[in-house]
Amino acid sequence: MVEPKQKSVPVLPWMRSPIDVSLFEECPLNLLPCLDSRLEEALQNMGISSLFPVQVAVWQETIGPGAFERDLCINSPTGSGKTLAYALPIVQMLSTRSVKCLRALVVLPTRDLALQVKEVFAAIAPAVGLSVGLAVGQSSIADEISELIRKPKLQAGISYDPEDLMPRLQSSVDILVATPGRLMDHINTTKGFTLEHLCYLVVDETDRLLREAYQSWLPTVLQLTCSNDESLFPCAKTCLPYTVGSLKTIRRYGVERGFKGKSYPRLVKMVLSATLTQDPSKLVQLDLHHPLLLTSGQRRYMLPEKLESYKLICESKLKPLYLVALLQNLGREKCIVFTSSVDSTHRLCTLLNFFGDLQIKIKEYSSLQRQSVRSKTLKAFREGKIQVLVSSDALTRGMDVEGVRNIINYDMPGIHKDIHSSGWSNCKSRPDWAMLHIAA
Ligand SMILES: Nc1ncnc2c1ncn2[C@@H]1O[C@H](COP(=O)(O)OP(=O)(O)OP(=O)(O)O)[C@@H](O)[C@H]1O
Repeated sequence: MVEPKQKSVPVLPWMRSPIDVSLFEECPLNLLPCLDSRLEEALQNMGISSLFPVQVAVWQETIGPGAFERDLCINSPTGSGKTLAYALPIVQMLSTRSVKCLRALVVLPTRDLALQVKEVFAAIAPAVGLSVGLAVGQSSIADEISELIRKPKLQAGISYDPEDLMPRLQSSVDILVATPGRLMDHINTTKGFTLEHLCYLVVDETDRLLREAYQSWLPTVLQLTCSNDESLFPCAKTCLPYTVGSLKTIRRYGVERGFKGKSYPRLVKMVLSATLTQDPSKLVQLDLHHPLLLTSGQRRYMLPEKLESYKLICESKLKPLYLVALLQNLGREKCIVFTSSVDSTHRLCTLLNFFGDLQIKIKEYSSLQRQSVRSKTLKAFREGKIQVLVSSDALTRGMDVEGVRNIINYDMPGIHKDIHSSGWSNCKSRPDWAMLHIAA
């Protein structure tokens, strides 16, 4: 007799009693407590009339009675609406700010995901007078700096000491969406760029960001934001070189263990993933404050209901031919072919394009291409002018492309949970679709 498989119990106690997001229901915007009417209108303009369950659950823990008291770990399937789940409460909280400073930082592992998230913020933040910036290396660093930092207006005829001007440089944005590399460039070299006033840190696609060090961006950000209360942290001043005039940001207060009931200012963190790690050694890096886990049901991996999954086993030398035959069969249905690397992407796409009989437009989507080329390809794919996109799963994981009908894993992702998330995310808006693994 086969023993029933034991359910693994998370090592971390706070992970053992999560909030089950699947118990929440969609909530129409007009019934959402405390929602700013300007944001309600902006959401309606986006075609959104109600919030998804994960968004309602996060709203409850942030704007609702939870009041951002705990750091949130949100483990919810791809396509469940995690972006708006954090964007909306942050924008609502910042809507009452009086001075423009960088208050919220969202970090994502790739430029394309960052662009996608920035679009969501950009659709709601201006409605309450907030500005959103992007630091991803899409444009030159000089252009990016001019977007992010505002120089003081100087009066003609007065000679200024450059040292005096430094503290007067100000952030042009309230919210910044960044990739780790460019974020580190700004931290290390951009004059006037400061995290001193940061109140909210969002780590999206957490697993991936924790898996790779990305120039130690996380310890750097945590160190720079550890506190600005000198009485509790005399060392903080050395970490925080710039101030905006006499403006001092007091972060949300929380009572931390070991502080004998004394409250101390802290940075609010929200970390998100479709496949959140349970590994304590990874999670400890985030330095979470009384974390609260919000998760969708008991299962870590959720498959869309109408997914059909197939496996095609063939000799490795025949893999390209099987793929060609398959694409021919799929006709003009939108399809993404995942490979394991940029080299493999390029080789495969070049090869497929030799098959002129296919009569379908096939393009590569690779990190070796310029962002402008990638954006053009993605636009054409979204519009249906390209039917097949060949890409490494690392690049497209989490991207939202409507109308994709088929996912082909030409190379299997190295980490098995990526098999789920890479494909799922691109088909999330499809009611029925198929995934095929070609294995040699
Ligand atoms: N409340 C809503 N009503 C209607 N559509 C929504 C709502 N929230 C999000 N969406 C749409 O659902 C899709 C998925 O949202 P989103 O990309 O935020 O999911 P996600 O959980 O972040 O996925 P991933 O893990 O891939 O990043 C997007 O096209 C988004 O515009």
